[in-house]
Amino acid sequence: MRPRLRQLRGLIAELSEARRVDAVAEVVREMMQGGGEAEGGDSGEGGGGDEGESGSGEGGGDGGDARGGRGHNHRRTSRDNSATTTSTTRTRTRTGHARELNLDISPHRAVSAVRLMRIELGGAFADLLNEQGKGSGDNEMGYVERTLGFRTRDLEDRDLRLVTEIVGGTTRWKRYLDHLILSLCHDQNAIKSMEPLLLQILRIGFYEILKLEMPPYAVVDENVKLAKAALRVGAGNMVNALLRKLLMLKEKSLLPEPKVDGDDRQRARALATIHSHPVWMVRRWINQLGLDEAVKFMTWNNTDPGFSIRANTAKGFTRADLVGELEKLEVPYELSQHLDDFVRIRTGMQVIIQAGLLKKGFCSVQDESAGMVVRVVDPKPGDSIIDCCAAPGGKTLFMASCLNGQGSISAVDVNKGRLRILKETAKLHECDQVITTIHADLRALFHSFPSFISAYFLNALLGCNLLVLQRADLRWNRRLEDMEELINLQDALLDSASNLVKPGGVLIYSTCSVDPDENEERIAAFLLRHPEFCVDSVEKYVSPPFVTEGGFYSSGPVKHSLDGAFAARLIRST
Ligand SMILES: C[S@@+](CC[C@H](N)C(=O)[O-])C[C@H]1O[C@@H](n2cnc3c(N)ncnc32)[C@H](O)[C@@H]1O
Repeated sequence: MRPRLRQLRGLIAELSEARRVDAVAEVVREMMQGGGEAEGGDSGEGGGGDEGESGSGEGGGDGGDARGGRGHNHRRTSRDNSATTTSTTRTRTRTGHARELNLDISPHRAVSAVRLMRIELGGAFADLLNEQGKGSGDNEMGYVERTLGFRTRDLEDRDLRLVTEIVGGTTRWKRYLDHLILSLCHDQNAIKSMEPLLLQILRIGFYEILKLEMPPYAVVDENVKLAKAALRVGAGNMVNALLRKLLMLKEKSLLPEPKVDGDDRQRARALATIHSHPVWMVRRWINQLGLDEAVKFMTWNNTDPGFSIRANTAKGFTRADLVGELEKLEVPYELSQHLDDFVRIRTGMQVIIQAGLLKKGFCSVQDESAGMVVRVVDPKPGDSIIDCCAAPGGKTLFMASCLNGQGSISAVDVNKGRLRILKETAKLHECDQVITTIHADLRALFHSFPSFISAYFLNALLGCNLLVLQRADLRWNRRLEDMEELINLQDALLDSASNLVKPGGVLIYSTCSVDPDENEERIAAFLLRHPEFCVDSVEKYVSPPFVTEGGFYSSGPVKHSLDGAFAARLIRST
């Protein structure tokens, strides 16, 4: 794999770790446009994506009505296409494969529908992040052609902004949108039996009308055209009928909103629909936080996330330098109130990416809540630190920058691919001289570390936390049962990390969660199992609003307008 593609992978992992799906999408696009060629050169896969896609094996038509089953196959037959597409031209790729260009269809809707299908049917991000990177060399318009049976004109920047907005928003609001679609269909099974592409087109139309307030009749026309071209006339008619009905109800303020009444379960169900979250999460949060706070959490989850950016002082690039660059690029920013090296931005991430600031390693996207956890670790020049679940290394790199070239960090992780990203990013950030990566399962780590270690840092986030849910697709991928498994794993990781700590050593346990089950309760259970450890209050390291009664660090969206995070300092006495 060439360095440029590796760099892009690193960026994707960094951004996705920062849980910003929109920025991930930007990097993905760049990867698909530029990086795809590098991938092809190395691996022998097709270069720009067109050739590689021709043998996908997907083909054939779909059912004759709007309920054609739930298969992956959405390509229209040529007979269907000729009935509905007027500006379709045929061109040939370098290898001679015919491709259809449909200029009638708005590119951002076609691309959004295909991305949504890939997210829903699995792996849209996973295949871009996996070790092999299979599929990441494909060109996005190739996916569109494979799925819809035609290409559209290429995306311009404005289209791309719309795609990120629509894909993120539609995914986030899925439960609410589906409730309205179902209500308007008057058929409880409508969504289950609807073909996936038709459902995505309806969700896009509903989202554009309800949340983006786009010109309504253009939304209707454009989505009808897409359904007709990508499916068939009947599907277009269905989109037309439902979107017009929605418009009429919206204009008369008669949208069928769920009523928040009845018993606890019914109220949780209604709130889960109104705020578009899984019911089990809503019930859990209402129990843990109370109704008002739970609603505030969900509201926050549904807002468009901003970004925190850390200037990489390891490369001699200070916050003043970062501010200078942002001013040149005309990206509005605020200085972080909590951390010296950080700034916050609401918009302009794309401009920053295009200017290459991330790719050159001058700065990285990192939430302030994660930065504060590093403050709790308090790394100083000369320290030796073991970072026990390190990859992809956001905190490792920040800790390394605090060491000023003196000291060491052993970065342990079980995931080889993520660890490789850490190593490459460390090089890019010019702090690799203090970082050693160790590929191992912490629970079976046989490695001899130097006799004096300053801190053992265990960042054991694996859980369902409120911040994670701001990334649009994740809330739908979590299950209650996962929580139980996670808690067992977190206990096992804590026990393993504690075995490495020598008397006088400090163990820092951190998560990106605000869930007491993952935080205070894990520490309480650990202290029962390990009376040789005691809590060292974090009050010396972070300001009072972030210090809990138990002496732990905790941040959260409602109280601090920051992502959820937790950290405990534990000192071993004997
Ligand atoms: C949330 S990530 C850590 C984020 C990281 N500290 C940062 O700031 O970028 C959790 C990491 O734990 C790693 N992990 C999970 N189980 C592990 C185990 N048994 N041993 C070592 N690493 C493990 C995962 O591979 C993952 O990279």
